[in-house]
Amino acid sequence: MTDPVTLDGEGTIGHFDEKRAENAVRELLIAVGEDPDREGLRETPARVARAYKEIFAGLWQEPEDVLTTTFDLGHDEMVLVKDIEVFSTCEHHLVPFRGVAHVGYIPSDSGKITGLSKLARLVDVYARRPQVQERLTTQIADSLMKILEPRGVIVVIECEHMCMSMRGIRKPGAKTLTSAVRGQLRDVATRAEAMSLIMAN
Ligand SMILES: Nc1nc2c(ncn2[C@@H]2O[C@H](COP(=O)(O)OP(=O)(O)OP(=O)(O)O)[C@@H](O)[C@H]2O)c(=O)[nH]1
Ligand SMILES: [Zn+2]
Repeated sequence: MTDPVTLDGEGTIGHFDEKRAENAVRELLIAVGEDPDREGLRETPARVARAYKEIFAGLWQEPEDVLTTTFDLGHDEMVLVKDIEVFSTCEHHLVPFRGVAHVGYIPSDSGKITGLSKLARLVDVYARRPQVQERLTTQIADSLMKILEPRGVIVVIECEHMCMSMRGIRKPGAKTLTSAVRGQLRDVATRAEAMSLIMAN
C-alpha cells in the first residue's frame, strides 16, 4: 500500500512507498554489517523512510504546482533572485550536493512575472529528486521558459558534491558551476549584465 504525499498543504501529488523504503533500509543496514535490531537502530529504517519521503518529495510535484501566482505588471526588465539555498541528492551515489542557485529572467513583452518565492520553490521541485547538477540547472531554465514565456532565462548553480568530498576523490571544497541560458539572455551583453549581478556581493 502507498500513502498519498501532501506537501505543506500545497498540492499534492503522487505516492511514496514508505514500507518498501523502510524494508530497504533495514536490508542495507544488514548488508553493511550492522544489526538493525539493536537499540539505537530500531527506529532508523522508519526514520530514514520518512526522511527520503521529504528529500525526494519533488518527484511528486510539477513546476506548474508552484509557479501558480503570475501577474502582468508590465515590468519588462530583468528579475534575478540569487543565493537560493540548494539541497539535492546526487543520483549516482545518493549522497547530498549543496550550494546555491541564481535564477533570473526577462519577462515577456506583456510583463508576465511570478512571485519571487516561487522561483525558490521551483528550485526545490527539481532539487528534491535524484539529480545531476546539469539536469537540475536545465530543468529549472526550461520550465521557466515554458510557464512564464519570458524573453530570456538564466540559471547558474554552484554546488559542493559530497560524493567528491567524503568519499572517492575526496576533494572537499571543490565547487561545480553549471549554467543554462535561454532566449535573450544568450546575447553577450545581457548575459554579461546578469553574470555581473550574480557575481556582485
Ligand atoms: N556530471 C556530473 N557528474 C556527477 C554529478 N554528481 C556526481 N557525478 C559524478 O558521477 C561520476 C560517477 O562515476 P563512476 O565512475 O560511475 O562512479 P565512481 O566509481 O563512484 O566514481 P568516483 O566518484 O570517481 O569514485 C563521478 O565522476 C561523480 O563525480 C553531477 O551532478 N554531474
Ligand atoms: Zn555522486
